[in-house]
Amino acid sequence: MDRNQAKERIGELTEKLNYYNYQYYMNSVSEVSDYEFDTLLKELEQLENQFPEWQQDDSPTQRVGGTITKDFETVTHRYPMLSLSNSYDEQDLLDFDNRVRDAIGDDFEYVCELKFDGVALSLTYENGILKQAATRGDGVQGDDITANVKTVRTIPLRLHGEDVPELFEVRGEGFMSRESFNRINSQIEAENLKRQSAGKKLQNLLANPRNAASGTFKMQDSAVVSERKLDCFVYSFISDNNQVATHFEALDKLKKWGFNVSPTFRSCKNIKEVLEYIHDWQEKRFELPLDTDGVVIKVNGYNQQRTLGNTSKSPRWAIAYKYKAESATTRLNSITYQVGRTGAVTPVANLEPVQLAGTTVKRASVHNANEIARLDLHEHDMVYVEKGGEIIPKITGVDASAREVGSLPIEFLKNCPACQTELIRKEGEAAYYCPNERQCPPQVKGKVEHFVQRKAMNIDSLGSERIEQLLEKQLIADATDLYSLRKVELIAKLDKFKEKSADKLIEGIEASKEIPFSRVLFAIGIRFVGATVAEKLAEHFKSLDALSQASKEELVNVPEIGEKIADSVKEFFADPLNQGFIEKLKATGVKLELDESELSTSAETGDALDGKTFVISGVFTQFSRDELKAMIKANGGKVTSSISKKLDFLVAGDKMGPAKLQKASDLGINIISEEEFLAMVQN
Ligand SMILES: NC(=O)c1ccc[n+]([C@@H]2O[C@H](COP(=O)([O-])OP(=O)(O)OC[C@H]3O[C@@H](n4cnc5c(N)ncnc54)[C@H](O)[C@@H]3O)[C@@H](O)[C@H]2O)c1
Ligand SMILES: [Zn+2]
Repeated sequence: MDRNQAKERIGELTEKLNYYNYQYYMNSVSEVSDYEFDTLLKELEQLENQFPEWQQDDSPTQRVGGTITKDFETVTHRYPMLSLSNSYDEQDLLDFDNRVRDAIGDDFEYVCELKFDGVALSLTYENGILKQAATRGDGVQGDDITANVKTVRTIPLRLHGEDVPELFEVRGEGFMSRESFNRINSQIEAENLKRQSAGKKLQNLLANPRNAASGTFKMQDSAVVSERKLDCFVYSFISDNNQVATHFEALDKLKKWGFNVSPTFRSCKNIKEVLEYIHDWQEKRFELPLDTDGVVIKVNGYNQQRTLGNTSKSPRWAIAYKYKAESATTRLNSITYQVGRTGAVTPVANLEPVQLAGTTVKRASVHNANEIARLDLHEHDMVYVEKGGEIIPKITGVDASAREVGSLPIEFLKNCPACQTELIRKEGEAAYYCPNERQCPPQVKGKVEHFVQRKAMNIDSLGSERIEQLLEKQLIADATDLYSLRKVELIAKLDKFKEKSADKLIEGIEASKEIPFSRVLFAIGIRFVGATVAEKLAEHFKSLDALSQASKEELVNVPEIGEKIADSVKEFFADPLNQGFIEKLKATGVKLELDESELSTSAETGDALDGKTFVISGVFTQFSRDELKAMIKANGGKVTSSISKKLDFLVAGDKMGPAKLQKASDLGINIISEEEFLAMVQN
């Protein structure tokens, strides 16, 4: 790799890893497996060693990955909370041992502990009483989550014993046991069954115990935290007085004072014994009630630890050995394709069932057509599946040597599996789409769901299941048909649909005729016309007829409306199928022009943001950036593009640049999510 390539790769890796860190620590979401994350980090580390001139200021190799949030009071740690250097390779442990030996000689011991997979907690005790509990945050500052931590039954609020120091800190791993995790998920599943039959929105299952623990510790409602029965293993003691000399002794004392210390630690005379410990726990760890992902190896003596010291990111007296995520080999039986509500087609691999990390795996994700090509997947290939951090398993490779003679490469579908229309690929996007928006069943259903949602026509008794039934039984072909539904027909044709539900539905549909034009326009579902853009368009053109006649020029002349939206609006009204839909819509009696009253009482205008300045960055789920900007202005706020001390709020979406984020957090600017922003303008 030459210098230029290195520069580019370093930039790319830095950005990517900072983004994964943000998702992991801020949102408790793993977008890649830990193994993948660690491999990328290692690659960056090596490149930075080779080309130190390209190392970036915000390099994830130089700092602890987490951040503080604005949801809690910020506390500054008395002693910084560091990360651990880690490795999946035993050779690195031997190298670590040599480095330690070079620095402090041969006269020392190690203590081995399991590496519990949860979140680091810092607990401060004063006069034997728990005073404060904080997250690691960025290592220097963390979130004060004392109220939530107090719900953990194994964390003592008051200590017992003779020799409890006046002031000290303990560190431990807050975690969710697999039992609690499974129990909560079963509850969600049961609740979802009920919701499904009531046609309500389903709740997501927890992804894995680690992310569930991390998310739960940062909840605002301690009562919910308490119900989730979190737990904690304590693994370190820090104090200014010198009454304890070794880590081993400290663990012993902590246990006596009433802390929950996992009995799995062991002192080891040398690195050989360390390796034995690692091998002993390789399989046995799955019998523990919580997830563990490796072993932490620490030099025992506190004086020796002090001599070895720390780097900016991690102590030199400890290292984590990580067990590699489990992988398995199995046969690919087939690829099936799913069509989403926007028409995007995603492939799913159906596998010969295989045991992986304690569960049976039958399906794996393959993202998109590029991924199929990259893996060079052939029919009936033997594939490697990996389940890192318990995310949906994915195919990481193919054993080409086991390929059957004559097996053909998998080719991505040419036609939509739902409606047979030829698929298209939009410029610059990896996904294939079915363009048959008005007739492709999953897309038709998606459009009805969009139409009835709260922000649109608010026909709230109509859930996903019910819509599917209405379509299946051919009671409706699109959203406009809702307005000619008849009660007798509903009761006769729908499963378990009683008089009361039918009344409620018809009432809801009737009531939607009073929904103002701007929301009807949003409900129609023109691409890029979100709620606020719809409002702008409604305000300007005042009726659907006028809007449908508007030229591109007239459209882009409306404040906040750009070319992309203008093109999309033009395209929509030019399509004969859409014209047919609009004709039917006109017959329903919904409002297709502005009421006088609507002009003055537009829902999202006001002075809630009076004089405040905002930067909008990243990708958002409910509104586009332009829509958010329009909302800010409509509520008396200002939008700027650069982050400075004068800024009041940064509204952070997905995929925003980590450098920007860091800068904002360094300047102490309020970083808020889309939801938090919406809450500000909707009150
Ligand atoms: N999948 C992702 O998207 C993603 C993103 C960011 C980080 N990560 C994972 O997180 C790791 C980085 O996290 P990190 O900085 O917290 O480092 P780390 O988790 O590898 O090591 C430090 C942490 O280990 C924990 N720990 C558990 N048992 C311990 C014990 N017995 N003694 C001491 N500490 C113990 C503590 O919480 C401590 O803060 C990465 O290596 C990666 O595996 C994953
Ligand atoms: Zn289709």
